[in-house]
Amino acid sequence: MKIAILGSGAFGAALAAALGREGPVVLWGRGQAGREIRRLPGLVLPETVTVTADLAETDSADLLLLSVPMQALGRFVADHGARLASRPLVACCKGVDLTTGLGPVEILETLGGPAPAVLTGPSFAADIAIGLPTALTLACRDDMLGAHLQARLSTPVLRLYRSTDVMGAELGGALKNVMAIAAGVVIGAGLGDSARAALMTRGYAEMLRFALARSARAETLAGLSGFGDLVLTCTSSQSRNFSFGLSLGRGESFDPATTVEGAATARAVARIGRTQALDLPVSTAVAALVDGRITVTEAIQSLLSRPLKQE
Ligand SMILES: NC(=O)C1=CN([C@@H]2O[C@H](COP(=O)(O)OP(=O)(O)OC[C@H]3O[C@@H](n4cnc5c(N)ncnc54)[C@H](OP(=O)(O)O)[C@@H]3O)[C@@H](O)[C@H]2O)C=CC1
Ligand SMILES: O=C(CO)COP(=O)(O)O
Repeated sequence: MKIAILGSGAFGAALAAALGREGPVVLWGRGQAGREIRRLPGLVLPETVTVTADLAETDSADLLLLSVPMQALGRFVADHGARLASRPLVACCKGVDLTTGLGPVEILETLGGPAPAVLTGPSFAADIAIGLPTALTLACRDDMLGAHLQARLSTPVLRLYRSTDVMGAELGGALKNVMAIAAGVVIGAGLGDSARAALMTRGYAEMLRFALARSARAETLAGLSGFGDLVLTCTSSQSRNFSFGLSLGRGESFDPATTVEGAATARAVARIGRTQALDLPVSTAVAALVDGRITVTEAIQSLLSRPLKQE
């Protein structure tokens, strides 16, 4: 039985490399020509990985991993839902859909098939691709299916921890990208490591506030998909979200073709925060900054001038 991965960007290809070391995998990408992975140059995929631009070649798989960017997932599911619906689906994207305010699992749930799962947590594609040890969260509301997926997708170096808290796992991965942009701005603007630690800590409090308002569990946010990924993404220049923030903070341009999930997610989260009267100062500042409504100086000022409060 085969696994198919839909989306041959950096993460989809890295997962294909990792899972392909254990068995057959089909990697589908739109416009994918040959075995060269444009978003992960130099990656040599195992021979067990079939690379294709023909979605029909994924029909023989009994498990589908969706690794297209978050803002493309809704359209992708609308276009190809009939082909996907009957098989277990694992979302491998991080974010909140700007149009609907939904997370990846809620979008996949509209297909009405087996309970969809989300695979998320601290993991750079480049690390997974070369087989470095990585630990991730696999969250599925159906724990029996979750246990099956956990066993199926774990490898000797890819350790999956299981959860039924889909909302918590999704939101940890979505919100940490917003905080990573903010952390990048802090460093890019020369505010220093102490300010970044403060931003990460208060950013985590904001992640928790938002997630608890959506019935997530606090311990999920404290795990790999929340705290773990926040630490990774806010402290490494390998992160695209952090690098984007760094450019904003330095007043430099950034390649618009780069996937920066935190930008749209900040907008979506800030909008939800407004309608639900949630206090989300960092997400609101990041949303305003990426929209060009405020400057870096104004964003920093908006956070530093807030009333003093209890921790
Ligand atoms: N890279 C990483 O280290 C990690 C990424 N993730 C998550 O994985 C998800 C995918 O990111 P990643 O692989 O890094 O992104 P990349 O930018 O590397 O690749 C995105 C891929 O998606 C394709 N794509 C874009 N829009 C569509 C569409 N409408 N239909 C089909 N394919 C589409 C792109 O094709 P094209 O090139 O033609 O535009 C490209 O192949 C994100 O949510 C990200 O947060 C999670 C963990 C780690
Ligand atoms: O999600 C990631 C690491 O866990 C990848 O982060 P970036 O999308 O910021 O590169």
